[in-house]
Amino acid sequence: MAAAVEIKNLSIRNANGRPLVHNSSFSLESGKTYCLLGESGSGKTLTSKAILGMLPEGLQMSGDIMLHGKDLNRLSKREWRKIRGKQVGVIFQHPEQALHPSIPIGRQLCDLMLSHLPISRYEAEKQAEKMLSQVFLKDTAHVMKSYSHELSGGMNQRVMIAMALLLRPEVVIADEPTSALDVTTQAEVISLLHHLILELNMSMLFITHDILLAGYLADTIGVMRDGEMIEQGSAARILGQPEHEYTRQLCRYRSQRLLGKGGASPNASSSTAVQRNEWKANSE
Ligand SMILES: Nc1ncnc2c1ncn2[C@@H]1O[C@H](COP(=O)(O)OP(=O)(O)OP(=O)(O)O)[C@@H](O)[C@H]1O
Repeated sequence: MAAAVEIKNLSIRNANGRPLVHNSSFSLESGKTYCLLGESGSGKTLTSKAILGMLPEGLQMSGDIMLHGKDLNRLSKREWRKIRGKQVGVIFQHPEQALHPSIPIGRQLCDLMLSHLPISRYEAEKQAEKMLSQVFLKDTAHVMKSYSHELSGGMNQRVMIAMALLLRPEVVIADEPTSALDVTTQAEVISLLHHLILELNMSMLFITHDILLAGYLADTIGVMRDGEMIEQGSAARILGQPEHEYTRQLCRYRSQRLLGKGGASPNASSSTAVQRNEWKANSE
């Protein structure tokens, strides 16, 4: 069976020809989670934007991007719009990247459904509200009528997850979706996302600078640095037998955090609550 997403020799250059992502190849297998792990500026977001057909103007891309064996390189803008939302759901870091500030949440969810599915607005409203309850939002009727700025950070992140999963896409791309949240809310949202992805049997590309999050979520981890994929493999292998010195450094940091010794992160992050959950899971 073809991989959910397959990237072959992806390179992205800026207008001066400087490589921002260099010859990166990886596969996201169906029903699995692949974490792209790397420090700021390593090329993770550009990689995800390339997969979504949303690279900023002025950047040059080469290589192949396949979605279930379909070559995405040759798609028109119109074809891309059909794929985003329906086949690939996206969860961004900040609500303002996905949610319109002056349209109520319920209408945004309904409009997304109506632009892809032949259903009535009444049916779309019912399904949207059901999805909001699936992400454990309380008082869904109230959330449907609310604007994004009236909700907390954690609630907005749940709404974005609802929006990304609404059309049951085969693939979800989540780019640092919780790094703007406090650690407790982060743990709740990550565990919700993990649970839904498994329950709905989706494939997820999760982008993070946080090795604790990658260890918690990933089946496979790809480590990026300065635009290069320096190492990739099963999460167990990467975390247990890292080959590259940079990955070893990240793993030492992870061990210190799991043992509660703190220590400076090579790429500064503090997922204490998620780490506590992971530790709990490991010790059960
Ligand atoms: N539109 C652009 N034009 C030129 N260079 C860019 C553009 N967007 C990103 N870059 C550069 O490409 C490199 C990779 O950026 P990218 O956003 O993919 O990194 P990242 O790993 O996602 O980091 P972060 O976690 O900080 O977002 C960086 O050096 C960045 O400055």
